[in-house]
Amino acid sequence: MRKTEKQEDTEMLSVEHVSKVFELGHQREIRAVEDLFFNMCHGECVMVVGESGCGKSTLVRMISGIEMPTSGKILFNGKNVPDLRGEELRQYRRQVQMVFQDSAHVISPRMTIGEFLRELWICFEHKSRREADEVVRYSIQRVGLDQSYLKRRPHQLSGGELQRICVARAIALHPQLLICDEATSALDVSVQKQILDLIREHVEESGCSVLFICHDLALAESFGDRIAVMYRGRIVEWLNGNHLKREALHPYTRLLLDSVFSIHDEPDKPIPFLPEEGGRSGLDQNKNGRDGTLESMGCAFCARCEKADEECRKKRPELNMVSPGHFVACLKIETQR
Ligand SMILES: Nc1ncnc2c1ncn2[C@@H]1O[C@H](COP(=O)(O)OP(=O)(O)OP(=O)(O)O)[C@@H](O)[C@H]1O
Repeated sequence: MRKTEKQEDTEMLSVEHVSKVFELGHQREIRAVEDLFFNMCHGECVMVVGESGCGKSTLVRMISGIEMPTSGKILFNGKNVPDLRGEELRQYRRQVQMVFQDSAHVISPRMTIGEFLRELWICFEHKSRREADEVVRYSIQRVGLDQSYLKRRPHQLSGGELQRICVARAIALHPQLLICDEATSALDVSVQKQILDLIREHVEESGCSVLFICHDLALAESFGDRIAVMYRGRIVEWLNGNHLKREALHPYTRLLLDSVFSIHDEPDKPIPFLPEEGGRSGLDQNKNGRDGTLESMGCAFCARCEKADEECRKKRPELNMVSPGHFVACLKIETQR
């Protein structure tokens, strides 16, 4: 998705020094997100990729206000999200909508689809039931389903149809930011395309921004204006949308790309070796056993990296610019510091 020329590069979201630590009890903790920086402009589509457990969902749950950061700021149009209260918080919830992977769990099994969609209008727009029903009829038509679906309950719909309903609800109030947390991962490719087309169509009409989490690198490359690659709670590389395969430099991004199977691959194509670290990707740490500062931990990827040396084990790399729009956190890559 590419921004239209009309859309200016004004910053909408800025995540600054954000960390999230989950206390597990018995003095154990997980640092799901670590001193992370992230930004998005109005009308932009940003894709976040990275292996399971690297903190993608935690990041978007903090952005949407579901989870509070342990430290740092999340600024949406200049206001810190964790500080929002009352009407400002209500407006924020309206402006930032989410679509999750598992829509079956989002809709109460007792509700009809009509009730699920209507609730939004009554809650945010104070519409009467009759007025709400009118807009709901439009919403469902917009995502290509007929009126008969409004009387059904969630178990009477397929996964793809349910996901259309969730998209219909998420875009109904024209949010400024639509967050999709693996919204298409559980769907077969044809339904996946329908949902992506729906989102794309809405973005083109409304100019809303999209923050999309996925594991699919080809999707990230084709759909995003920018791509953030996350590893162990941090962003290790930022790239412009269609430059992923061609220009990725971080050893972790390259490893991810090499791990992708293609239909053209030989059946006995070797899978790149991904040596594991201790604990949950090394993030599950014992408070007493941890050896102090972040700097002393060095690069988070060094235990799995072929290029790592003593410097990598000692010094944590910051994101530095390689070329306009391309930033890498790796000490072994020459950047414009
Ligand atoms: N509420 C919680 N309490 C304790 N630990 C949590 C909580 N939420 C997430 N975590 C842990 O934080 C880490 C990051 O989880 P997160 O769901 O953000 O990863 P992810 O990158 O979205 O993974 P996936 O792609 O598999 O969804 C994981 O180790 C997870 O177990």
